[in-house]
Amino acid sequence: MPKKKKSSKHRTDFRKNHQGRVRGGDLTRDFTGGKEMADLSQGERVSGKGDLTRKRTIATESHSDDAESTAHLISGRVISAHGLKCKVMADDGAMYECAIRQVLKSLSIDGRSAVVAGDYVWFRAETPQDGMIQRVAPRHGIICRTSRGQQHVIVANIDYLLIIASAAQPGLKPVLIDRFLLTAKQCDVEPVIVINKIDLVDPTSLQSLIGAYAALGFRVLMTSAESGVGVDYLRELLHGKQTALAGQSGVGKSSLLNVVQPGLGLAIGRVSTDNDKGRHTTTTSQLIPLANGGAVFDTPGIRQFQLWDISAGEVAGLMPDIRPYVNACRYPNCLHLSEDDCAVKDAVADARIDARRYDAYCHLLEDDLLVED
Ligand SMILES: Nc1nc2c(ncn2[C@@H]2O[C@H](COP(=O)(O)OP(=O)(O)OP(=O)(O)O)[C@@H](O)[C@H]2O)c(=O)[nH]1
Ligand SMILES: [Zn+2]
Repeated sequence: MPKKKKSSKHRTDFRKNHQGRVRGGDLTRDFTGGKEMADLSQGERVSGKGDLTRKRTIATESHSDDAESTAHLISGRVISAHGLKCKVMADDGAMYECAIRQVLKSLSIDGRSAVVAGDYVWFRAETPQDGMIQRVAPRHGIICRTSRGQQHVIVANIDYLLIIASAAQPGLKPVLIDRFLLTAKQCDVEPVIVINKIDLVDPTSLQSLIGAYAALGFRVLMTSAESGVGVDYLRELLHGKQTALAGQSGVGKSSLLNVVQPGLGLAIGRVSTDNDKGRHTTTTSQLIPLANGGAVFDTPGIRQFQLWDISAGEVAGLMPDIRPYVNACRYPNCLHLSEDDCAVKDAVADARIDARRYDAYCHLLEDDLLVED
C-alpha cells in the first residue's frame, strides 16, 4: 500500500520545483509604469485574424494611463528568440525583428530568458520590419529544460504537448514517447500522444501499447496523413488550443499539419531508406495559426529535445502507474533497479505494474540518466 503522507510530500516537492521554474521565467512587470502587467490587462479573449486567442490590453477610461502606455504599441507573439533578437508575429500576421528593451534584459539571468518563443508581447515599431519589445505578458504552460544547471524556457503559453510518433518508418520507439510524457508531466502541460503512419501497419498490432497508455489516462490518437484516418479528430482537438509539437524527424509532423490545415504547404521530407531516419526538414521555429482558432508551435528545440531537467530519482514519481509504489521501498532513495525489498519490482512481479512500463522505466534510466559522462 502506498503511504499517503509521503506521496503528498513528493507532490509538494514537485510543485515547489515547478513554481521555481515559473518564477524563474516570469518577468511580467510593466516596465513603463512599474505596475504588474497583469493589472494592466483588461482581459478579453480576442479571436482576430491569425487567431492566436490571447489576452490583450484594452484601452478604457478608467485605465487611461495604461491606454496611453500601450496605445502606440503593437501586440504580437514571439515566434523565436535568439540571444537578444526575437522574431515576432503581430496580430495582423506581419513579421518583425525585435530587440528587447534594456530594462527587460537586465532582469533576465545573463540575458537568456527575458523573452522566449510563445510570449505575448507589446512592442514599438521602429521601421516596418523592426521593433523594440516593451512588455511581456504573464506566462502559463511553459516547456523548459535545464542544461548545465541553467534553466532554459523553450516555449511559453502552451496548452498541449503533441507527442507524435510513427507506427513505422521510423519504427515506433515507446522510450521516446515516455521521455516526452515525463517532460509534459514535469512542465505541467497536457500531453497528447499521436501515432501516425497507421496506414503502414495492422492497427491491431498497436492495440496493447495504446491500451496501456490510455489506461494511464493519456489521450492517444492513431492517424495517417496519407489516408486521412484520425485527422478530423486531431483538427477538432487542436481547435482553440496552443500546441507544441514534439517527435523525432520523419514521423510526419509537417505532413499531419498540412492535412489538418489544407493549404498550409509545409515542406515534407523524405525518410532515408538507409537508416530509417528523417532529415530534419523543418529547421526553424514556426508558429502556425490555425484557421478555426488556436495555433501550433513547431520548434526544433522541442522536436529534438534530448536534454531534460529530470534526475534518475524523479522518474518513477513522474510515471503515474509506478508512483503509488515508490514510497513502500525499503530505501528512500531506491531507484527500483537492483535494490532489495523494492516495492516497485514486487508490483511488477505480480503484474500490478505492467512489465512493459517497468521496462520503459529501466530504459529511461539506463539510456538517458545513468550514463556516465
Ligand atoms: N505512409 C505514410 N507516410 C507518411 C505519413 N505521414 C508522413 N509520411 C511521410 O513521411 C515522410 C516524413 O514526413 P514529414 O512530414 O516531413 O516528417 P516530419 O516529422 O515533419 O520531419 P522533420 O521535419 O524532419 O521533423 C514523408 O515522406 C511523408 O510523405 C503517413 O501517415 N503515412
Ligand atoms: Zn524500489
